[in-house]
Amino acid sequence: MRRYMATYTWQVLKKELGLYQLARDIVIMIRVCKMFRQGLRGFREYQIIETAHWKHPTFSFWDKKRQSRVTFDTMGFIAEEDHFPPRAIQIMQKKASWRTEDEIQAVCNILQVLDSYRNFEEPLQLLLAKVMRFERFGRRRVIIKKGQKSNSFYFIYLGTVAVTKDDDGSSAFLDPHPILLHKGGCFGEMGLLDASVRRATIVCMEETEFLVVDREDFFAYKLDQEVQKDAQCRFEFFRKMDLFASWSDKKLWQLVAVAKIEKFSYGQLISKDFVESSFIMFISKGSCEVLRLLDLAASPSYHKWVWQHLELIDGRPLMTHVSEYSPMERYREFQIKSYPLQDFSSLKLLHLQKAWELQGTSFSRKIRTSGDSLPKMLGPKIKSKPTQSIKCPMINTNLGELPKEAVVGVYVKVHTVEQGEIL
Ligand SMILES: Nc1ncnc2c1ncn2[C@@H]1O[C@@H]2COP(=O)(O)O[C@H]2[C@H]1O
Repeated sequence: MRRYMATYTWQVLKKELGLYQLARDIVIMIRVCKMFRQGLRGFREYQIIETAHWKHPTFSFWDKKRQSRVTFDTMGFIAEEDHFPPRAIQIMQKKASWRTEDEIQAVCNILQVLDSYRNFEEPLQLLLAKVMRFERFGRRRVIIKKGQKSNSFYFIYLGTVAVTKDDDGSSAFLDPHPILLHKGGCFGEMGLLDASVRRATIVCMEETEFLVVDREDFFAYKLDQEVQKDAQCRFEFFRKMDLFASWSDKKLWQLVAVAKIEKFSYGQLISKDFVESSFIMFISKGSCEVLRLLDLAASPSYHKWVWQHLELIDGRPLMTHVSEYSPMERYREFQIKSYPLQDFSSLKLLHLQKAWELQGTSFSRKIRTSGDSLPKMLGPKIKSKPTQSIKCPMINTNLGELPKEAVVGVYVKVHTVEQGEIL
């Protein structure tokens, strides 16, 4: 049927309108098809994001007064936590030229949470909000395949992707420390910038949401110049470093291509364990501290200190006791410890006895502590004391038991890394 139509159309056109008209019609048809394709693109992605687990997105009931059925579609009002808001998805389904100024501004506001987006100047942010489209894909979905033609530039709104050197991204799931990009990151700009094929494969590590800028818009809105500016900054930063003084410009540009700028705010954790990290970090601005976690439970002197102080606790949690230790008491304690030859031990024993007599000390675990285990500073007069039972959750450590609350660690500042230094 289609073949017959085509032949018939061809004959009519040939007879009546001539070849010029035919060519014009074909061009118009191609343009219309392109418009439809673009219009449907957002719709196609919307199919992907429709979550299958909404069992009853609509419910309806019979309204007796009106004598009609009232239907309510919950989907219009549901906003899943952290996900790109449905209202913004609706805007992004529209063609760029159909988006109103208010809609573009609304999208721009929502996207302020993305570091890589916020880095751009405001006019550019608005242009991006005008042309971006939304996509959501599941775990293991390959977004960019190494060696393929570059068509789009991506911002990550939610989720995590991995950068791999293989074709299908499978190595990311085997590698204990894959290169990961998270919310706020962007990728895919390199291939667009120098019109090269993709340098790496990008695969979703979980359900991930993207905002995509296509090649035509990337150049139409001069996004390439912004990205180029960013790359130039990185190049100049590396060029100034002594470490790369002997590197050629060409080699340095290769480093620039794989380096990314990441912003961390004050107090934000950069990495839990740099020994395990597969990154090298260069501090381009600001400074950060390197901290070491000390496990106090592994320290014999801390053990001793805890058990000494535990004797004074009258049934209240350890921390309460410590915080209530008044300056006067601390001073008296200091006196006792500073003058071990003076006999202050009776004072301390008195205090201990009071504490034991209190009903609140209905401890369930029995510990035997002889006079020898008391602080040496209390002097030899303390021979023994009654058996105590301590009721609190205990944890076994290499040095013996400790109350759960007392098994703590402290962060000790080891080093401050300044601008231009390496982590
Ligand atoms: N080592 C890397 N770290 C972070 N991102 C990278 C790394 N290598 C490549 N990329 C990104 O992965 C993208 C793959 O496609 P492009 O080459 O277009 O652009 C690339 C960069 O945006």
